[in-house]
Amino acid sequence: MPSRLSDSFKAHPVHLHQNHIDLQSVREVPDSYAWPPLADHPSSIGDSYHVDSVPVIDLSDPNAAELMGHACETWGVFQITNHGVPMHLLEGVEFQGRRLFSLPAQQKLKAARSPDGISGYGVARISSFFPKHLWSEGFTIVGSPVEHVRQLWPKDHNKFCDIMEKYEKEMKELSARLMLLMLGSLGIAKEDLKWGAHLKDACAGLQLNSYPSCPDPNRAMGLAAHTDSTLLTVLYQNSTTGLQVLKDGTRWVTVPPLPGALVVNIGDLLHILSNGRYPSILHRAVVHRTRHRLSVAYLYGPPMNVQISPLSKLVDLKHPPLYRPVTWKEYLGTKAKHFDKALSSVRICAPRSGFVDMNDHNSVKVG
Ligand SMILES: O=C(O)CCC(=O)C(=O)O
Ligand SMILES: [Fe+2]
Repeated sequence: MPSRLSDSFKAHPVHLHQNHIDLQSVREVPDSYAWPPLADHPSSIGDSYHVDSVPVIDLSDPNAAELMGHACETWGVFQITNHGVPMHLLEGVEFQGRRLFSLPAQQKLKAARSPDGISGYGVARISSFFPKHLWSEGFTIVGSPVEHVRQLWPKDHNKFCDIMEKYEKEMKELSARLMLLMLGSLGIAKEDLKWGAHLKDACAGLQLNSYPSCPDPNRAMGLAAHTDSTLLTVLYQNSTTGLQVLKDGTRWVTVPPLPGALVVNIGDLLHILSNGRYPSILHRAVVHRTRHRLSVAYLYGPPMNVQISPLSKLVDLKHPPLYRPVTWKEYLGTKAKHFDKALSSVRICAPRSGFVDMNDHNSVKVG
């Protein structure tokens, strides 16, 4: 890799607080963690609310590519089944994640992410954009996690590292396969992409998220609303509800955990590549009163220095390029500075009249 993912974070250090309270043991939400009450929290809306739901696509279905194209255009997110990732591997990743987050706070802090680093334990980087703390903790893996994991389990870091390595390998293959299907549904072949031969050596990271149970879930926020800076993200969530996506810029829809399924969402870079056809979906994670939630996001992006711009096959007089070329490295820097304004800051063309820009989140209250 000519330039590494971690380099783009060195240039944008963030000084985050570490959770100064142990979220697992508090009985009341402290003021510094109290968000305005959430009207769209699953516990406030009940089951009858489900007017429409995130598509579920069986990857062994001969029409999978077509279904995926439709899901990408109308939702920007879908769940997949029959994806080929062994159930025991998903369970192993969940087990190791739980093992890590259930360590005492002082132990976890030994593996804390440094301000200019990307890997390690800590609160979500996006928390610096919000006035209130998030009800979550995370562990980021980019490259080998061994240095950080050794701090947690000096004599026993192999099991964790081996499972995560196997999982990343599976995710890389799956993501390349999903990219091909998604591009195929836009009429794009691998050869149309200058870096098409490198889909499998694209850059990526693994983000483990832990959301402790919360005494007042309507007033806490697990992970505030954001879009991912990726091409696509593949998310494993345990059996506790929490992930919500903003449908049509107007209402939060819960993505229900399905045993063995994985959630796939479009990130900002695939939105740019598709010249705005596939929306990068705004999503957030809410928390539960009695249950601990765990999720593992595989963040898949292109090789660091490849220029990402609207694909020429998707550009014509009627569809001018909406975005200027940008490398992932540069885009991560833009996101670190401008957060939810990052996509509009690389935009060169206003949306067509009558065209609802699902990625204009400026009018949406983020959080
Ligand atoms: O925990 C979840 O469901 C969402 C995680 C997420 O959005 C992320 O890690 O970027
Ligand atoms: Fe995300």
